[in-house]
Amino acid sequence: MTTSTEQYTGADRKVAVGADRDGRAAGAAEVAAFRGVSKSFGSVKAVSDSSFTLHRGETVAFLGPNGAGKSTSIDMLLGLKDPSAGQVSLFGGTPRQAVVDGRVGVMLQSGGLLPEVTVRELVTFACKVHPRGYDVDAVLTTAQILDIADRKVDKLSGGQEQRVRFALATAGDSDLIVLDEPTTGMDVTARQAFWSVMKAQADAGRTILFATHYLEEADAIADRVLVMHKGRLIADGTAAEIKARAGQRRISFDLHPQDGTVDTSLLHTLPGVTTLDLSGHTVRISTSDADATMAAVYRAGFYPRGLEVAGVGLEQAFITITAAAEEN
Ligand SMILES: Nc1ncnc2c1ncn2[C@@H]1O[C@H](COP(=O)(O)OP(=O)(O)OP(=O)(O)O)[C@@H](O)[C@H]1O
Repeated sequence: MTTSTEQYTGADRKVAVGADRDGRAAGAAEVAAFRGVSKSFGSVKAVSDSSFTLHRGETVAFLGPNGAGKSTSIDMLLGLKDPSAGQVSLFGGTPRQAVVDGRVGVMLQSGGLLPEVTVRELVTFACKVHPRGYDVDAVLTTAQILDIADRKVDKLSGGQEQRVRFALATAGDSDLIVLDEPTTGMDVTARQAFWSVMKAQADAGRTILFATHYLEEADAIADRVLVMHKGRLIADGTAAEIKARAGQRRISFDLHPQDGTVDTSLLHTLPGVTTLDLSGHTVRISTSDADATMAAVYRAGFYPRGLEVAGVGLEQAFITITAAAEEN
């Protein structure tokens, strides 16, 4: 069996990017706002002129390739870093004030947990310092770490550490929960439990912002998706809108035995194609123009069987719009 996967970067993609969706949840209270925010580290522009608003009750996914500026944006949202230009506000005031007031629950990607203390001691501390802290056992139970409550936090596995961070983020009644790659290292069961708790938090009116590289999570969970690329916000919309915006279709078919006489390298010259995968007799294509691609398939002398044409997933849309941003 031969398998080949290729990325095409043809210039024929039509991707609308850069739409700002401020005001999407008309009437919903504003929770957070970035207004023309930039952040530089020396010559590195980590975030460039970023503007967006988060509203009460929204679950928003922050996507972008490595180094896109997601963590830097989150740090500014939390008042951990000051913008080089522009304004960040949380609940109409400064991020630091919102954090002090216990309005923000945070789960960051990095940062060691205090060593030499037990899980219970750490979570107890978080519940006590939160102005509206929850009952410790309830927090431990929800985060599914009651059974490891007496363990030292520096003796935990990566997935267990993530659950402890999750407990710290949900130790009190916060209005905004910010999660930086929250499910990294979690197994499938922990991940499902995590998102069901988050869904309950969202249903209770909390706003959730999470950065992730798991596009299927963003697709399944987020009401809205923000895509960053090289410091710029290049797309803002529902997962369905972003998929549609990428203008991509997925085509799959099997090559008929009689196609064995046809040079399969012709598949690589089809118009509109952005990715192509040939596994055995099965061809899978992403294309910006399904009609033109299929017309060319027939013209090239193939006899496709079991033809299926469908919209692309968020992952392919993400690849398309970030590749288009790269070209621009
Ligand atoms: N303290 C810093 N000093 C210098 N450069 C920095 C600093 N923090 C971030 N950067 C740079 O800013 C850019 C954005 O980084 P950031 O961590 O925000 O990206 P990210 O989207 O969160 O990436 P990842 O998905 O890899 O976590 C990168 O080029 C990074 O190297």
